[in-house]
This record gives sequence, structure tokens and C-alpha cells, in this order.
Amino acid sequence: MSDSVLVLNAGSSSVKFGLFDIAPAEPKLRCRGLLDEQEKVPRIVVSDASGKQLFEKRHASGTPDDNGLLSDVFAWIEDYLAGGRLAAVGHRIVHGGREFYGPVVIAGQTLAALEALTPLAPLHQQRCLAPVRAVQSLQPELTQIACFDTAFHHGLAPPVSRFAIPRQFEQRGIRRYGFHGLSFEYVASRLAAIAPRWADKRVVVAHLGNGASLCALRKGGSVDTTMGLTPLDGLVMGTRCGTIDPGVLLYLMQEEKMSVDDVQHLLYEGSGLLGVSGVSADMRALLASHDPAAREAVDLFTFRVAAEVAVMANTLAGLDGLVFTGGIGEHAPEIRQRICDRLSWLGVRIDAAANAQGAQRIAAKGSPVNVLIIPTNEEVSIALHCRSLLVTGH
Ligand SMILES: Nc1ncnc2c1ncn2[C@@H]1O[C@H](COP(=O)(O)OP(=O)(O)O)[C@@H](O)[C@H]1O
Ligand SMILES: CC(=O)OP(=O)(O)O
Ligand SMILES: [Mg+2]
Repeated sequence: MSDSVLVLNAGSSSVKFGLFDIAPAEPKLRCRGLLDEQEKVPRIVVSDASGKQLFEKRHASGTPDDNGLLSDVFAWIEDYLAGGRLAAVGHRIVHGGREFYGPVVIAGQTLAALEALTPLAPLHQQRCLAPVRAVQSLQPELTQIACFDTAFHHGLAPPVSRFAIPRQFEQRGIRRYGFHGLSFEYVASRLAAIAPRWADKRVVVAHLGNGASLCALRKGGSVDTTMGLTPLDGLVMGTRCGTIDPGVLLYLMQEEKMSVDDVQHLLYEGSGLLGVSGVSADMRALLASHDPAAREAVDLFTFRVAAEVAVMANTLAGLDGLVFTGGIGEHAPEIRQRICDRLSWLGVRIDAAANAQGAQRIAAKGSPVNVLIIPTNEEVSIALHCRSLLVTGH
């Protein structure tokens, strides 16, 4: 019986988990699940690698205790592993700050250092750290490993990483970090496997989910990305504004008399698709709606994705490939079509039928830019990092 790693991926709109065998070879998915704490009736669903449901539990009596649904997950895993060893729990942690840019075992002061980064990712950091604290209280001996969304972008260099404010702030860590790195890393490795001819070219990956960002890849590494110091920058998102004139923030505080907390809430949780449409943060609901404000929100979303692809192409000095991933990127043909239509001047042309089917390659025949859909899997990136940290120590 081989060792397993439990991977917990806490995002802004979901908590996913995966159980992987990590010995002796590449991590192999045994089962995956979803902790749905946002529904009225919190529930856990677990299915095997082929998608067959293995387990479901609903907490009809209301919100479970502080350790959320994790104690149920551990009880289920213990049964499922039937004596097999759980070697570690790997976590997606959104911000690693200046100190963390590779996977680390969470020990000593690590948790406190990660908590101190909460202001840099107010919507995410505590959501990612809550499961760490829960596992510490449920299974204090279990090794826990933090894998960072920022790490893949660690090599970003000026001018990309620099904000045009006095240097002393950059020296204090105020610069572009970038996020969704575990997703971009996985997509880059899949691209190398699926389309090796393109993997070394000038490729932009569009991770379009509830949070959304772009990454410019050169030789499989990140050379630019749309998010910045925080996951608020760049594209229009479910509830986040993305890039905005910083003067708006000052105006809201000075003239609208909004507090810092009010502005934070507005920009992180009340803006983006939700704020513009007044209808929903969920792209499915907006695409199904006839409300003109919903159509405008979708239009702003696609306009800004296309505009930022052009920014990434500037960094790459051209564009050879465009890859869609994330909930919207993988499942919304209308959004892909509208983005690609806006980018036709850059040589992006897609085949309508391939796009409608969600084929892997959706570029039109003869399109100068290759266009692909590659479903992301942040859990696999985390499992790989955990395995290499456990086996080789880094
Ligand atoms: N079939 C679909 N058509 C359009 N949008 C979709 C579809 N399926 C999922 N989405 C959108 O994907 C987004 C969630 O993306 P996802 O990557 O799963 O989220 P997270 O950022 O929490 O990981 C939501 O806006 C949802 O509406
Ligand atoms: C960093 C980020 O935006 O993550 P998510 O897509 O989970 O919101
Ligand atoms: Mg996500």
C-alpha cells in the first residue's frame, strides 16, 4: 500500500480536494471531492478518478463546527485508505509574499507569517489558512505543506514587476507578484505534452474562473501576468473590479466618505460582473439573462480580456498561442468566441464548430495563432510539489 497526499484547494468560490498516491511514481489521483460550504445545506461530495460518486454527506442540521467539513473528510479517508498511510496534506495558499516562493512544510512560525499576508489577499488568504488550522487541531502530527499561487511568477523582473511609485516601496515588497500560478504551471506542463511545438513559443494562458488572470509564458515560465500585489488587479472578475484608475479609490474615500473597509468590500466583493450587471457574479447566469446590464457586464469582461492579451503580447513581442482554462475558459464558447473576435487583428482565428464542441484545439485552419482549451488542475500541481518536497526535500 503506497503513501497518499490529501490536497486541499481553497478558491474564492469553492473548496476542492484530491487524494493522490504519491509513491513510488508520479502522483496518481485516487479520488476527488468538493466541500460545498456556500450552499444552504453544507455538503461533501467525493468521486473516483473516473467521476463515479463514492460518497456524499449533507449537514442538514446547519453549519458544522469550526473544523468545517474536514473532520468528515478525514473520517472518510481513513476508511477509504484502509490502513494506507496519509503522508501529508498539501494546501493551495494564495499569497506567499516575499518570503515564500517554493513549497514549504508549515511548521514553527510559518502559519503566523502566512496569516500576516492576509491584507494582500483579503478574500483568499484566510479561506486557504482555515483548513490548515483545522488539520492542526484534528491531526496535529500530520505534515502540512503550503504551495503558493505566487511561486510560479517568482522570476518576474522589471519592468513587468515594477509599479511606478518611489523605489522605497518596491524595496518593502510592493510589486507585482501574480497569482493562479498553480494553474498556469499545470497548463504549461500539459501544453508541453499536448503541443510541444508551441510550448516554447509566445503563449498567453487565460485562466478565466471566478478569479481571472492572464499569464504570458516564455519557454514554459511566467514572464508577465495581469494580477499584481493583490488578486484585485487585471481582468474583470466575478466580484472584483480588476485594473481601475487608482484615483477612483481616493475619490471614494474623500468625496463619498467611504472607509478603507467599505472600499475593500466594494472592490473585492461588490464589483466585477456582479457590480456591473447588478444580477450575478456567475457567468452562466449572465449569459442566460436578457437584462441589458448583464449583457454589458459580459461585454466589459471580454473587452478587458482581449485588451490584456494585447498587453501580454507586448511583453512577448508577439503571439503564437492562446490557451483558455478555468470554469469560464473551459466551458463558455460564447466568451471564447467574443474574446477571439476582438483579437483577430493579432492573428487569432477560431473554428466555430470546434469552439462550440469545446475541442482541445479550436484554432481555425491557417490561423497564425494556435488556440487551445486545456482544463486546469491545480490539485495535480500541489500533489507534484508535495511529492518532490517529501521525496527530495525541495
Ligand atoms: N458552462 C459554463 N458556462 C459559462 N460559465 C461557466 C460554465 N461553467 C462554469 N462557469 C463559470 O466559471 C466560473 C467559476 O470558475 P471556477 O474556475 O470553477 O472557479 P474558481 O475560481 O472558484 O476555481 C463561474 O463564473 C461560472 O459561472
Ligand atoms: C487568486 C484568485 O483569484 O483565486 P480564485 O480564482 O480562486 O479566486
Ligand atoms: Mg480557482
